[in-house]
Amino acid sequence: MPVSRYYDVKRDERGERYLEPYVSGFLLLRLPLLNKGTAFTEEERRALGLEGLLPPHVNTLEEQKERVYRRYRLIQSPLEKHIYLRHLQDRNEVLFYALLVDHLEEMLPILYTPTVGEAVREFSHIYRYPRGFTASTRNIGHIEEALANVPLEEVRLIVATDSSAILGIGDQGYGGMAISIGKLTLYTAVGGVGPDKTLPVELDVGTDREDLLADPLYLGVRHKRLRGEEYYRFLDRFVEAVRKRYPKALIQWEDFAKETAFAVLERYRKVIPSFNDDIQGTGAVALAGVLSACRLKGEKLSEQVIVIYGAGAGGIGVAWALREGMKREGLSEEEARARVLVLDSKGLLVEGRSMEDYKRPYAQRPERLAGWEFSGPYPGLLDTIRNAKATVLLGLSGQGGSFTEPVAKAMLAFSERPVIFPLSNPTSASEALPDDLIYWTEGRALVAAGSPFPPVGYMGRTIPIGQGNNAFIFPGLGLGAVLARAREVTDGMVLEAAYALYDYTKAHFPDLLYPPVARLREVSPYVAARVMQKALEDGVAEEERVKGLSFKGLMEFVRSRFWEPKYLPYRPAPVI
Ligand SMILES: NC(=O)c1ccc[n+]([C@@H]2O[C@H](COP(=O)([O-])OP(=O)(O)OC[C@H]3O[C@@H](n4cnc5c(N)ncnc54)[C@H](O)[C@@H]3O)[C@@H](O)[C@H]2O)c1
Ligand SMILES: O=C(O)C[C@H](O)C(=O)O
Ligand SMILES: [Mn+2]
Repeated sequence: MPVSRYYDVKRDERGERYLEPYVSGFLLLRLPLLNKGTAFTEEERRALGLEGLLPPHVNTLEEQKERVYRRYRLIQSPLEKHIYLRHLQDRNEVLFYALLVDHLEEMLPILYTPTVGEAVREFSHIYRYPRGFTASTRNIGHIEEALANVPLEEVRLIVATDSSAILGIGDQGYGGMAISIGKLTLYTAVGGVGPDKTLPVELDVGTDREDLLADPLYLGVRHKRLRGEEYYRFLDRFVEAVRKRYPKALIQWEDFAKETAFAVLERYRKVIPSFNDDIQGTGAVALAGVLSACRLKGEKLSEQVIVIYGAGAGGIGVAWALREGMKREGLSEEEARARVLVLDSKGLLVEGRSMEDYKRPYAQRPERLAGWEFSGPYPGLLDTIRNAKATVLLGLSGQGGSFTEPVAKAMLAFSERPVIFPLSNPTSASEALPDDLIYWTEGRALVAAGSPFPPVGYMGRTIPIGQGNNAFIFPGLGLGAVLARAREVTDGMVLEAAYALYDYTKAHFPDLLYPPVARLREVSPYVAARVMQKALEDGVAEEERVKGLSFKGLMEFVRSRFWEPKYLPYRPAPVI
Protein backbone atom coordinates (compact mmCIF):
# COMPACT_ATOMS: atom_id res chain seq x y z
CA MET A 1 0.00 0.00 0.00
CA PRO A 2 1.43 3.44 -0.88
CA VAL A 3 1.96 5.99 1.91
CA SER A 4 -0.84 8.14 0.52
CA ARG A 5 -3.59 7.90 -2.02
CA TYR A 6 -1.74 10.63 -3.92
CA TYR A 7 1.86 9.43 -3.81
CA ASP A 8 4.34 6.90 -2.57
CA VAL A 9 7.93 7.17 -1.40
CA LYS A 10 10.26 4.65 -3.06
CA ARG A 11 13.94 3.90 -3.42
CA ASP A 12 15.84 4.00 -6.69
CA GLU A 13 18.50 1.58 -7.97
CA ARG A 14 21.10 3.26 -5.75
CA GLY A 15 18.89 3.11 -2.69
CA GLU A 16 18.08 6.86 -2.74
CA ARG A 17 14.55 7.89 -1.82
CA TYR A 18 12.31 9.50 -4.37
CA LEU A 19 8.66 10.44 -4.49
CA GLU A 20 6.24 8.98 -6.98
CA PRO A 21 3.20 11.24 -7.38
CA TYR A 22 -0.11 9.90 -8.66
CA VAL A 23 -1.38 13.34 -9.59
CA SER A 24 0.16 15.89 -11.88
CA GLY A 25 -0.33 19.42 -13.16
CA PHE A 26 -2.26 22.05 -11.25
CA LEU A 27 -3.63 19.56 -8.74
CA LEU A 28 -0.12 18.60 -7.69
CA LEU A 29 0.58 22.22 -6.76
CA ARG A 30 -2.45 22.24 -4.48
CA LEU A 31 -1.46 19.33 -2.24
CA PRO A 32 0.71 20.54 0.64
CA LEU A 33 2.51 17.21 1.06
CA LEU A 34 3.47 17.26 -2.64
CA ASN A 35 3.88 20.89 -3.56
CA LYS A 36 7.44 22.22 -3.99
CA GLY A 37 6.25 25.45 -5.61
CA THR A 38 9.03 27.31 -7.36
CA ALA A 39 11.51 24.58 -6.36
CA PHE A 40 10.25 22.08 -8.93
CA THR A 41 13.17 21.50 -11.31
CA GLU A 42 12.92 21.99 -15.08
CA GLU A 43 12.90 18.25 -15.50
CA GLU A 44 10.15 17.73 -12.93
CA ARG A 45 8.10 20.52 -14.45
CA ARG A 46 8.26 18.79 -17.84
CA ALA A 47 7.52 15.33 -16.48
CA LEU A 48 4.69 16.44 -14.18
CA GLY A 49 2.75 18.78 -16.45
CA LEU A 50 3.81 21.91 -14.58
CA GLU A 51 5.34 23.87 -17.44
CA GLY A 52 3.87 27.34 -17.70
CA LEU A 53 2.14 27.00 -14.33
CA LEU A 54 5.12 28.32 -12.36
CA PRO A 55 7.43 31.31 -12.68
CA PRO A 56 10.44 30.49 -14.90
CA HIS A 57 13.11 30.83 -12.22
CA VAL A 58 13.76 27.68 -10.22
CA ASN A 59 14.37 28.37 -6.53
CA THR A 60 16.34 26.38 -4.01
CA LEU A 61 14.70 25.52 -0.69
CA GLU A 62 17.06 28.06 0.90
CA GLU A 63 15.79 30.81 -1.38
CA GLN A 64 12.19 29.88 -0.70
CA LYS A 65 12.85 30.04 3.05
CA GLU A 66 14.38 33.46 2.63
CA ARG A 67 11.32 34.71 0.75
CA VAL A 68 8.73 33.46 3.24
CA TYR A 69 10.79 34.51 6.25
CA ARG A 70 11.15 38.08 5.00
CA ARG A 71 7.39 38.49 4.78
CA TYR A 72 6.93 36.78 8.12
CA ARG A 73 9.21 39.32 9.81
CA LEU A 74 7.01 42.16 8.61
CA ILE A 75 3.95 40.85 10.45
CA GLN A 76 3.39 42.37 13.88
CA SER A 77 0.59 40.46 15.55
CA PRO A 78 1.31 36.96 16.91
CA LEU A 79 -2.08 35.65 15.73
CA GLU A 80 -1.49 37.01 12.22
CA LYS A 81 1.92 35.35 12.25
CA HIS A 82 0.22 32.12 13.27
CA ILE A 83 -2.23 32.43 10.39
CA TYR A 84 0.61 33.15 7.96
CA LEU A 85 2.60 30.10 9.06
CA ARG A 86 -0.42 27.79 9.11
CA HIS A 87 -1.24 28.96 5.61
CA LEU A 88 2.30 28.07 4.54
CA GLN A 89 1.88 24.65 6.18
CA ASP A 90 -1.26 24.08 4.15
CA ARG A 91 0.55 25.14 0.97
CA ASN A 92 3.96 23.47 1.16
CA GLU A 93 4.79 21.31 4.17
CA VAL A 94 8.48 20.76 3.48
CA LEU A 95 9.07 24.49 3.20
CA PHE A 96 7.01 25.11 6.34
CA TYR A 97 9.03 22.64 8.41
CA ALA A 98 12.37 23.71 6.92
CA LEU A 99 11.58 27.28 8.01
CA LEU A 100 10.31 26.23 11.43
CA VAL A 101 13.35 24.09 12.18
CA ASP A 102 15.62 27.05 11.40
CA HIS A 103 13.67 29.37 13.72
CA LEU A 104 12.36 27.07 16.43
CA GLU A 105 12.75 29.44 19.34
CA GLU A 106 11.12 32.30 17.45
CA MET A 107 8.25 30.33 15.94
CA LEU A 108 7.23 27.82 18.61
CA PRO A 109 5.47 30.52 20.65
CA ILE A 110 3.56 31.39 17.46
CA LEU A 111 2.54 27.90 16.37
CA TYR A 112 2.27 26.46 19.86
CA THR A 113 1.83 27.90 23.34
CA PRO A 114 0.86 30.68 23.94
CA THR A 115 -0.44 31.92 20.54
CA VAL A 116 -2.12 28.62 19.75
CA GLY A 117 -4.53 29.49 22.57
CA GLU A 118 -5.67 32.52 20.63
CA ALA A 119 -5.89 30.44 17.44
CA VAL A 120 -8.16 28.02 19.31
CA ARG A 121 -10.46 30.81 20.48
CA GLU A 122 -10.63 32.33 17.01
CA PHE A 123 -10.60 29.06 15.08
CA SER A 124 -13.97 29.49 13.36
CA HIS A 125 -13.06 33.05 12.40
CA ILE A 126 -9.59 32.37 10.98
CA TYR A 127 -10.41 29.06 9.28
CA ARG A 128 -8.82 28.61 5.82
CA TYR A 129 -7.99 25.07 4.69
CA PRO A 130 -9.07 21.72 6.00
CA ARG A 131 -6.48 19.77 8.01
CA GLY A 132 -6.90 16.65 10.05
CA PHE A 133 -9.98 14.61 10.79
CA THR A 134 -13.20 15.58 12.48
CA ALA A 135 -15.18 12.92 14.29
CA SER A 136 -18.49 14.54 15.16
CA THR A 137 -21.97 13.61 16.23
CA ARG A 138 -22.82 14.02 12.52
CA ASN A 139 -20.50 11.26 11.31
CA ILE A 140 -19.90 9.03 14.31
CA GLY A 141 -22.66 6.69 13.07
CA HIS A 142 -20.58 5.97 9.96
CA ILE A 143 -17.15 6.85 11.30
CA GLU A 144 -15.35 4.05 9.43
CA GLU A 145 -16.57 5.39 6.12
CA ALA A 146 -15.49 8.89 7.11
CA LEU A 147 -12.05 7.75 8.28
CA ALA A 148 -11.57 5.98 4.95
CA ASN A 149 -11.61 9.44 3.34
CA VAL A 150 -8.31 10.35 4.99
CA PRO A 151 -5.86 9.90 2.10
CA LEU A 152 -2.98 8.75 4.35
CA GLU A 153 -2.40 5.02 4.69
CA GLU A 154 0.33 4.88 7.33
CA VAL A 155 -0.80 7.13 10.16
CA ARG A 156 1.18 6.35 13.30
CA LEU A 157 0.46 9.33 15.51
CA ILE A 158 -2.90 10.82 16.34
CA VAL A 159 -3.49 13.72 18.69
CA ALA A 160 -7.15 13.83 19.64
CA THR A 161 -8.97 16.37 21.79
CA ASP A 162 -12.60 16.81 22.75
CA SER A 163 -11.74 20.46 23.52
CA SER A 164 -13.30 20.31 26.96
CA ALA A 165 -10.30 21.86 28.77
CA ILE A 166 -7.98 23.54 26.30
CA LEU A 167 -4.87 24.81 28.10
CA GLY A 168 -6.26 26.92 30.95
CA ILE A 169 -9.01 28.43 28.78
CA GLY A 170 -11.72 25.80 29.16
CA ASP A 171 -14.32 24.47 26.74
CA GLN A 172 -13.47 25.66 23.23
CA GLY A 173 -15.79 23.56 21.08
CA TYR A 174 -14.54 22.88 17.60
CA GLY A 175 -11.63 25.32 18.03
CA GLY A 176 -9.60 22.68 19.89
CA MET A 177 -8.64 21.33 16.48
CA ALA A 178 -5.90 23.97 16.52
CA ILE A 179 -4.33 22.27 19.56
CA SER A 180 -4.22 18.87 17.85
CA ILE A 181 -2.63 20.53 14.82
CA GLY A 182 -0.14 22.42 17.00
CA LYS A 183 0.94 19.34 18.97
CA LEU A 184 1.49 17.35 15.78
CA THR A 185 3.47 20.21 14.27
CA LEU A 186 5.87 19.67 17.15
CA TYR A 187 5.88 15.92 16.60
CA THR A 188 7.13 16.54 13.08
CA ALA A 189 9.43 19.49 13.74
CA VAL A 190 11.17 18.15 16.85
CA GLY A 191 10.00 14.53 17.08
CA GLY A 192 10.95 13.54 13.55
CA VAL A 193 7.59 11.97 12.72
CA GLY A 194 6.86 12.49 9.02
CA PRO A 195 3.86 14.77 8.44
CA ASP A 196 2.18 12.02 6.42
CA LYS A 197 2.33 9.74 9.47
CA THR A 198 0.34 12.15 11.64
CA LEU A 199 -3.35 12.95 11.98
CA PRO A 200 -4.83 15.75 14.09
CA VAL A 201 -8.29 14.88 15.34
CA GLU A 202 -11.12 16.92 16.78
CA LEU A 203 -13.71 14.88 18.64
CA ASP A 204 -16.66 17.21 18.21
CA VAL A 205 -19.12 16.05 20.83
CA GLY A 206 -20.68 19.52 21.12
CA THR A 207 -19.96 22.47 23.38
CA ASP A 208 -21.54 23.96 26.47
CA ARG A 209 -20.46 27.46 25.47
CA GLU A 210 -23.60 29.45 24.70
CA ASP A 211 -21.59 32.18 22.96
CA LEU A 212 -20.12 29.64 20.53
CA LEU A 213 -23.48 28.01 19.87
CA ALA A 214 -24.94 31.45 19.13
CA ASP A 215 -22.11 32.55 16.82
CA PRO A 216 -23.29 32.25 13.21
CA LEU A 217 -19.69 31.64 12.13
CA TYR A 218 -19.08 28.79 14.61
CA LEU A 219 -17.93 25.68 12.73
CA GLY A 220 -18.70 22.86 15.16
CA VAL A 221 -21.88 20.88 15.76
CA ARG A 222 -24.49 23.00 17.48
CA HIS A 223 -25.59 21.23 20.58
CA LYS A 224 -24.54 20.71 24.18
CA ARG A 225 -21.76 18.25 24.92
CA LEU A 226 -22.54 14.57 24.98
CA ARG A 227 -22.23 13.16 28.47
CA GLY A 228 -22.11 9.82 30.24
CA GLU A 229 -22.96 6.72 28.24
CA GLU A 230 -23.44 8.60 24.98
CA TYR A 231 -20.06 10.24 25.31
CA TYR A 232 -18.25 6.96 25.90
CA ARG A 233 -20.15 5.26 23.08
CA PHE A 234 -18.87 8.03 20.77
CA LEU A 235 -15.28 7.49 21.95
CA ASP A 236 -15.58 3.69 21.73
CA ARG A 237 -16.63 4.01 18.09
CA PHE A 238 -13.80 6.37 17.33
CA VAL A 239 -11.15 4.16 18.96
CA GLU A 240 -12.49 1.07 17.20
CA ALA A 241 -12.44 2.78 13.81
CA VAL A 242 -8.85 3.97 14.36
CA ARG A 243 -7.77 0.47 15.36
CA LYS A 244 -9.19 -0.92 12.13
CA ARG A 245 -7.89 1.70 9.73
CA TYR A 246 -4.54 2.37 11.44
CA PRO A 247 -3.56 -0.68 13.49
CA LYS A 248 -0.11 0.78 14.23
CA ALA A 249 -1.32 4.18 15.42
CA LEU A 250 -0.83 5.69 18.85
CA ILE A 251 -3.33 8.16 20.29
CA GLN A 252 -2.27 11.10 22.40
CA TRP A 253 -5.29 12.33 24.38
CA GLU A 254 -5.09 16.08 24.75
CA ASP A 255 -6.89 18.64 26.86
CA PHE A 256 -9.73 16.49 28.17
CA ALA A 257 -11.46 17.99 31.19
CA LYS A 258 -10.66 16.35 34.50
CA GLU A 259 -14.11 14.76 34.65
CA THR A 260 -13.17 12.48 31.74
CA ALA A 261 -9.36 12.69 31.33
CA PHE A 262 -8.55 9.94 33.83
CA ALA A 263 -11.42 7.69 32.79
CA VAL A 264 -10.56 7.97 29.08
CA LEU A 265 -6.90 7.19 29.72
CA GLU A 266 -7.72 4.07 31.75
CA ARG A 267 -10.51 2.91 29.46
CA TYR A 268 -8.27 2.73 26.38
CA ARG A 269 -4.66 2.44 27.46
CA LYS A 270 -4.69 -1.33 27.07
CA VAL A 271 -6.96 -1.26 24.03
CA ILE A 272 -4.83 1.01 21.87
CA PRO A 273 -1.37 2.44 22.55
CA SER A 274 -2.21 5.80 24.09
CA PHE A 275 -1.31 8.28 26.75
CA ASN A 276 -2.74 11.48 28.16
CA ASP A 277 -0.40 14.38 27.55
CA ASP A 278 -1.75 16.56 30.35
CA ILE A 279 -1.61 13.86 33.02
CA GLN A 280 1.45 11.88 32.01
CA GLY A 281 3.43 14.28 29.79
CA THR A 282 3.06 17.06 32.35
CA GLY A 283 3.88 14.72 35.23
CA ALA A 284 7.10 13.74 33.49
CA VAL A 285 8.15 17.28 32.59
CA ALA A 286 7.51 18.53 36.13
CA LEU A 287 9.45 15.63 37.66
CA ALA A 288 12.43 16.33 35.39
CA GLY A 289 12.41 20.05 36.27
CA VAL A 290 12.09 19.52 40.01
CA LEU A 291 14.91 16.95 39.88
CA SER A 292 17.07 19.53 38.10
CA ALA A 293 16.16 22.13 40.71
CA CYS A 294 17.14 19.72 43.49
CA ARG A 295 20.46 19.04 41.77
CA LEU A 296 21.12 22.80 41.55
CA LYS A 297 20.31 23.17 45.25
CA GLY A 298 22.40 20.14 46.18
CA GLU A 299 19.41 18.41 47.77
CA LYS A 300 17.36 15.29 47.18
CA LEU A 301 13.85 15.13 45.77
CA SER A 302 12.83 12.99 48.72
CA GLU A 303 13.73 15.83 51.13
CA GLN A 304 11.36 18.30 49.51
CA VAL A 305 7.88 19.29 50.63
CA ILE A 306 5.92 19.91 47.46
CA VAL A 307 2.73 21.93 47.14
CA ILE A 308 0.75 21.52 43.94
CA TYR A 309 -1.84 24.19 43.25
CA GLY A 310 -4.52 22.70 40.99
CA ALA A 311 -5.91 19.16 41.11
CA GLY A 312 -7.04 18.58 37.55
CA ALA A 313 -5.41 16.45 34.86
CA GLY A 314 -2.13 18.37 35.10
CA GLY A 315 -2.00 18.70 38.90
CA ILE A 316 -2.79 15.07 39.63
CA GLY A 317 -0.41 13.88 36.90
CA VAL A 318 2.35 15.95 38.47
CA ALA A 319 1.52 14.67 41.96
CA TRP A 320 1.72 11.10 40.67
CA ALA A 321 5.08 11.57 38.94
CA LEU A 322 6.69 13.35 41.91
CA ARG A 323 5.53 10.66 44.29
CA GLU A 324 6.96 8.01 42.01
CA GLY A 325 10.23 9.96 41.92
CA MET A 326 10.35 10.09 45.73
CA LYS A 327 9.64 6.37 45.95
CA ARG A 328 12.61 5.74 43.67
CA GLU A 329 14.74 7.54 46.23
CA GLY A 330 13.55 5.12 48.87
CA LEU A 331 10.47 6.71 50.43
CA SER A 332 7.49 4.53 51.20
CA GLU A 333 4.13 5.22 49.61
CA GLU A 334 2.95 6.86 52.83
CA GLU A 335 6.07 9.02 53.24
CA ALA A 336 5.78 10.20 49.66
CA ARG A 337 2.08 10.96 50.10
CA ALA A 338 2.80 13.20 53.08
CA ARG A 339 5.39 15.19 51.09
CA VAL A 340 3.21 15.94 48.08
CA LEU A 341 0.30 18.20 49.04
CA VAL A 342 -2.34 18.98 46.44
CA LEU A 343 -4.92 21.78 46.50
CA ASP A 344 -8.03 22.25 44.40
CA SER A 345 -10.36 25.26 44.35
CA LYS A 346 -11.71 24.33 47.81
CA GLY A 347 -8.30 24.05 49.42
CA LEU A 348 -5.98 21.25 50.48
CA LEU A 349 -7.07 17.72 49.65
CA VAL A 350 -7.60 16.07 53.01
CA GLU A 351 -9.31 12.75 53.63
CA GLY A 352 -12.87 13.09 54.78
CA ARG A 353 -13.50 16.13 52.61
CA SER A 354 -15.80 15.84 49.60
CA MET A 355 -13.81 15.35 46.42
CA GLU A 356 -13.84 13.47 43.11
CA ASP A 357 -12.56 9.90 43.17
CA TYR A 358 -9.44 10.58 41.11
CA LYS A 359 -8.23 13.04 43.76
CA ARG A 360 -8.60 10.64 46.71
CA PRO A 361 -5.20 8.92 46.48
CA TYR A 362 -3.59 12.35 46.77
CA ALA A 363 -5.48 13.51 49.85
CA GLN A 364 -3.53 14.02 53.07
CA ARG A 365 -4.25 11.83 56.07
CA PRO A 366 -5.97 13.95 58.74
CA GLU A 367 -3.01 13.30 61.12
CA ARG A 368 -0.74 15.17 58.69
CA LEU A 369 -2.50 18.36 59.77
CA ALA A 370 -1.86 17.88 63.48
CA GLY A 371 -0.80 21.19 65.02
CA TRP A 372 -1.57 23.20 61.88
CA GLU A 373 -3.09 26.62 62.18
CA PHE A 374 -5.39 27.78 59.42
CA SER A 375 -8.57 29.65 58.72
CA GLY A 376 -11.53 28.24 56.79
CA PRO A 377 -12.66 24.62 56.68
CA TYR A 378 -9.53 23.47 54.80
CA PRO A 379 -6.08 25.01 54.49
CA GLY A 380 -5.70 27.35 51.53
CA LEU A 381 -2.51 27.96 49.58
CA LEU A 382 -0.74 30.22 52.10
CA ASP A 383 -1.85 28.09 55.04
CA THR A 384 -0.53 24.98 53.36
CA ILE A 385 2.82 26.52 52.42
CA ARG A 386 3.36 27.81 55.96
CA ASN A 387 2.19 24.79 57.91
CA ALA A 388 3.77 22.16 55.69
CA LYS A 389 6.99 24.22 55.28
CA ALA A 390 6.90 23.91 51.52
CA THR A 391 10.10 23.99 49.52
CA VAL A 392 8.57 23.46 46.08
CA LEU A 393 5.45 25.16 44.67
CA LEU A 394 3.95 24.09 41.35
CA GLY A 395 1.00 25.81 39.66
CA LEU A 396 -1.44 23.81 37.53
CA SER A 397 -4.57 25.73 38.38
CA GLY A 398 -5.12 27.80 35.25
CA GLN A 399 -5.64 30.74 37.66
CA GLY A 400 -3.54 33.64 36.38
CA GLY A 401 -1.82 35.65 39.10
CA SER A 402 -2.64 33.29 41.97
CA PHE A 403 1.00 33.14 43.13
CA THR A 404 0.97 36.58 44.73
CA GLU A 405 3.79 38.36 46.50
CA PRO A 406 2.82 37.01 49.95
CA VAL A 407 2.75 33.49 48.49
CA ALA A 408 6.21 33.85 46.95
CA LYS A 409 7.60 35.45 50.11
CA ALA A 410 6.14 32.68 52.27
CA MET A 411 8.29 30.22 50.34
CA LEU A 412 11.43 32.04 51.49
CA ALA A 413 10.93 30.92 55.07
CA PHE A 414 11.71 27.27 54.48
CA SER A 415 14.44 27.16 51.95
CA GLU A 416 17.38 29.16 50.73
CA ARG A 417 16.34 28.44 47.15
CA PRO A 418 12.59 27.84 46.86
CA VAL A 419 11.41 26.15 43.69
CA ILE A 420 8.43 27.96 42.13
CA PHE A 421 7.02 26.82 38.80
CA PRO A 422 3.87 28.57 37.53
CA LEU A 423 3.09 25.92 34.91
CA SER A 424 -0.33 27.05 33.69
CA ASN A 425 -0.83 28.12 30.08
CA PRO A 426 -1.28 30.30 28.16
CA THR A 427 0.62 33.31 29.51
CA SER A 428 -2.55 34.90 30.89
CA ALA A 429 -3.21 31.79 33.02
CA SER A 430 0.33 31.67 34.47
CA GLU A 431 0.14 31.70 38.27
CA ALA A 432 2.78 34.44 38.27
CA LEU A 433 5.14 36.31 36.00
CA PRO A 434 8.69 34.97 36.41
CA ASP A 435 9.92 38.53 36.64
CA ASP A 436 7.79 39.15 39.72
CA LEU A 437 8.81 35.86 41.32
CA ILE A 438 12.49 36.70 40.94
CA TYR A 439 12.01 40.18 42.43
CA TRP A 440 9.73 39.08 45.25
CA THR A 441 12.20 36.39 46.27
CA GLU A 442 15.27 38.62 45.81
CA GLY A 443 16.65 36.40 43.11
CA ARG A 444 16.56 33.28 45.29
CA ALA A 445 13.76 31.32 43.64
CA LEU A 446 14.40 28.67 41.00
CA VAL A 447 11.75 29.48 38.40
CA ALA A 448 10.37 27.71 35.34
CA ALA A 449 7.01 28.38 33.66
CA GLY A 450 4.68 26.52 31.32
CA SER A 451 4.68 29.28 28.70
CA PRO A 452 7.79 30.90 27.23
CA PHE A 453 9.22 33.88 29.10
CA PRO A 454 12.33 35.96 28.41
CA PRO A 455 15.27 35.81 30.83
CA VAL A 456 15.00 38.05 33.86
CA GLY A 457 17.69 40.57 34.69
CA TYR A 458 18.29 40.91 38.43
CA MET A 459 21.15 42.73 40.19
CA GLY A 460 23.51 42.27 37.26
CA ARG A 461 22.54 38.63 36.76
CA THR A 462 20.63 37.30 33.76
CA ILE A 463 18.36 34.53 34.93
CA PRO A 464 17.03 32.23 32.19
CA ILE A 465 13.43 31.04 32.70
CA GLY A 466 13.07 27.39 31.80
CA GLN A 467 9.96 26.34 29.89
CA GLY A 468 8.42 23.51 31.90
CA ASN A 469 6.16 22.40 29.12
CA ASN A 470 5.21 18.87 28.15
CA ALA A 471 6.67 19.71 24.71
CA PHE A 472 9.91 18.36 26.23
CA ILE A 473 8.25 14.98 26.76
CA PHE A 474 5.46 14.10 24.34
CA PRO A 475 7.40 14.18 21.05
CA GLY A 476 10.03 11.78 22.41
CA LEU A 477 7.53 9.64 24.30
CA GLY A 478 5.27 9.28 21.26
CA LEU A 479 8.15 8.73 18.85
CA GLY A 480 9.74 6.11 21.10
CA ALA A 481 6.45 4.27 21.59
CA VAL A 482 5.77 4.28 17.85
CA LEU A 483 9.26 3.19 16.79
CA ALA A 484 9.23 0.38 19.36
CA ARG A 485 5.70 -0.43 18.24
CA ALA A 486 4.75 -0.54 21.91
CA ARG A 487 1.36 -2.16 22.36
CA GLU A 488 0.93 -0.08 25.48
CA VAL A 489 2.52 3.06 26.92
CA THR A 490 3.47 1.91 30.40
CA ASP A 491 3.91 4.14 33.44
CA GLY A 492 7.55 3.05 33.36
CA MET A 493 7.94 4.53 29.88
CA VAL A 494 6.44 7.83 31.04
CA LEU A 495 8.81 8.03 34.02
CA GLU A 496 11.74 7.01 31.84
CA ALA A 497 10.99 10.01 29.62
CA ALA A 498 11.24 12.22 32.73
CA TYR A 499 14.61 10.79 33.80
CA ALA A 500 15.86 10.99 30.21
CA LEU A 501 15.01 14.71 30.12
CA TYR A 502 16.64 15.20 33.51
CA ASP A 503 19.80 13.34 32.43
CA TYR A 504 19.96 15.25 29.16
CA THR A 505 19.69 18.57 30.98
CA LYS A 506 22.34 17.56 33.50
CA ALA A 507 24.75 16.47 30.78
CA HIS A 508 24.30 19.38 28.37
CA PHE A 509 22.95 22.29 30.42
CA PRO A 510 24.13 21.68 33.97
CA ASP A 511 23.16 25.20 35.08
CA LEU A 512 19.61 25.08 33.77
CA LEU A 513 16.28 23.59 34.85
CA TYR A 514 15.31 22.67 31.29
CA PRO A 515 17.22 22.79 28.02
CA PRO A 516 16.46 25.77 25.76
CA VAL A 517 13.54 24.95 23.42
CA ALA A 518 15.91 25.57 20.50
CA ARG A 519 17.45 22.20 21.45
CA LEU A 520 14.22 20.21 21.31
CA ARG A 521 15.38 18.41 18.17
CA GLU A 522 18.21 16.85 20.16
CA VAL A 523 16.20 16.23 23.32
CA SER A 524 13.36 14.32 21.65
CA PRO A 525 15.43 11.60 19.91
CA TYR A 526 17.27 10.99 23.17
CA VAL A 527 14.00 10.73 25.10
CA ALA A 528 12.66 8.44 22.36
CA ALA A 529 15.60 6.04 22.58
CA ARG A 530 15.28 5.85 26.38
CA VAL A 531 11.53 5.23 26.06
CA MET A 532 12.22 2.43 23.56
CA GLN A 533 14.71 0.87 25.91
CA LYS A 534 12.11 0.89 28.66
CA ALA A 535 9.42 -0.50 26.33
CA LEU A 536 11.76 -3.41 25.57
CA GLU A 537 12.42 -3.92 29.27
CA ASP A 538 8.69 -3.84 30.06
CA GLY A 539 8.06 -6.41 27.33
CA VAL A 540 5.62 -4.25 25.38
CA ALA A 541 7.81 -3.56 22.30
CA GLU A 542 6.66 -5.45 19.24
CA GLU A 543 9.14 -4.09 16.70
CA GLU A 544 11.44 -7.01 15.88
CA ARG A 545 14.17 -4.76 14.47
CA VAL A 546 14.83 -3.08 17.81
CA LYS A 547 14.94 -6.20 19.95
CA GLY A 548 18.43 -6.81 21.27
CA LEU A 549 19.74 -3.37 20.24
CA SER A 550 22.10 -1.57 22.62
CA PHE A 551 21.27 2.00 23.64
CA LYS A 552 23.64 3.21 20.94
CA GLY A 553 21.83 0.99 18.45
CA LEU A 554 18.50 2.43 19.55
CA MET A 555 19.81 5.98 19.10
CA GLU A 556 20.94 5.09 15.59
CA PHE A 557 17.57 3.51 14.86
CA VAL A 558 15.82 6.70 15.97
CA ARG A 559 18.18 8.95 14.02
CA SER A 560 17.84 6.94 10.82
CA ARG A 561 14.07 7.31 10.96
CA PHE A 562 13.97 10.94 11.98
CA TRP A 563 12.09 12.88 9.30
CA GLU A 564 13.95 15.86 7.87
CA PRO A 565 12.32 18.69 5.90
CA LYS A 566 14.04 18.23 2.56
CA TYR A 567 12.62 17.90 -0.92
CA LEU A 568 12.80 14.48 -2.51
CA PRO A 569 13.29 14.14 -6.25
CA TYR A 570 10.04 13.32 -8.03
CA ARG A 571 9.56 10.62 -10.60
CA PRO A 572 6.13 10.19 -12.13
CA ALA A 573 4.62 6.72 -11.93
CA PRO A 574 5.24 4.79 -15.15
CA VAL A 575 2.19 4.70 -17.42
CA ILE A 576 1.29 1.11 -18.14
N1 LIG B 1 3.13 23.26 31.55
C1 LIG B 1 2.53 22.23 31.02
O1 LIG B 1 3.13 21.44 30.30
C2 LIG B 1 1.09 22.01 31.32
C3 LIG B 1 0.53 20.76 31.03
C4 LIG B 1 -0.82 20.52 31.33
C5 LIG B 1 -1.58 21.52 31.87
N2 LIG B 1 -1.01 22.73 32.11
C6 LIG B 1 -1.81 23.83 32.63
O2 LIG B 1 -2.45 23.52 33.84
C7 LIG B 1 -3.69 24.20 33.92
C8 LIG B 1 -4.78 23.21 34.29
O3 LIG B 1 -4.88 22.29 33.24
P1 LIG B 1 -5.59 20.89 33.45
O4 LIG B 1 -5.44 20.15 32.19
O5 LIG B 1 -5.12 20.27 34.71
O6 LIG B 1 -7.10 21.38 33.62
P2 LIG B 1 -8.28 20.71 34.43
O7 LIG B 1 -9.51 21.35 33.98
O8 LIG B 1 -8.17 19.24 34.36
O9 LIG B 1 -7.97 21.15 35.95
C9 LIG B 1 -7.96 22.45 36.43
C10 LIG B 1 -7.82 22.38 37.92
O10 LIG B 1 -7.49 23.64 38.42
C11 LIG B 1 -7.85 23.70 39.75
N3 LIG B 1 -8.38 25.01 40.11
C12 LIG B 1 -9.29 25.75 39.46
N4 LIG B 1 -9.52 26.87 40.15
C13 LIG B 1 -8.73 26.83 41.22
C14 LIG B 1 -8.50 27.69 42.30
N5 LIG B 1 -9.14 28.85 42.41
N6 LIG B 1 -7.62 27.31 43.23
C15 LIG B 1 -6.95 26.16 43.14
N7 LIG B 1 -7.13 25.31 42.14
C16 LIG B 1 -8.00 25.64 41.20
C17 LIG B 1 -8.89 22.66 40.01
O11 LIG B 1 -8.35 21.76 40.93
C18 LIG B 1 -9.07 22.00 38.67
O12 LIG B 1 -9.21 20.65 38.88
C19 LIG B 1 -3.91 24.86 32.56
O13 LIG B 1 -3.65 26.24 32.63
C20 LIG B 1 -2.92 24.18 31.66
O14 LIG B 1 -2.43 25.01 30.64
C21 LIG B 1 0.30 22.98 31.86
O1 LIG C 1 -0.20 22.85 25.42
C1 LIG C 1 0.67 23.19 26.23
O2 LIG C 1 1.38 24.19 26.07
C2 LIG C 1 0.97 22.35 27.42
C3 LIG C 1 -0.16 21.60 27.98
O3 LIG C 1 -0.53 20.51 27.21
C4 LIG C 1 -1.34 22.44 28.36
O4 LIG C 1 -2.47 21.98 28.21
O5 LIG C 1 -1.12 23.55 28.86
MN1 LIG D 1 -2.60 20.15 27.08
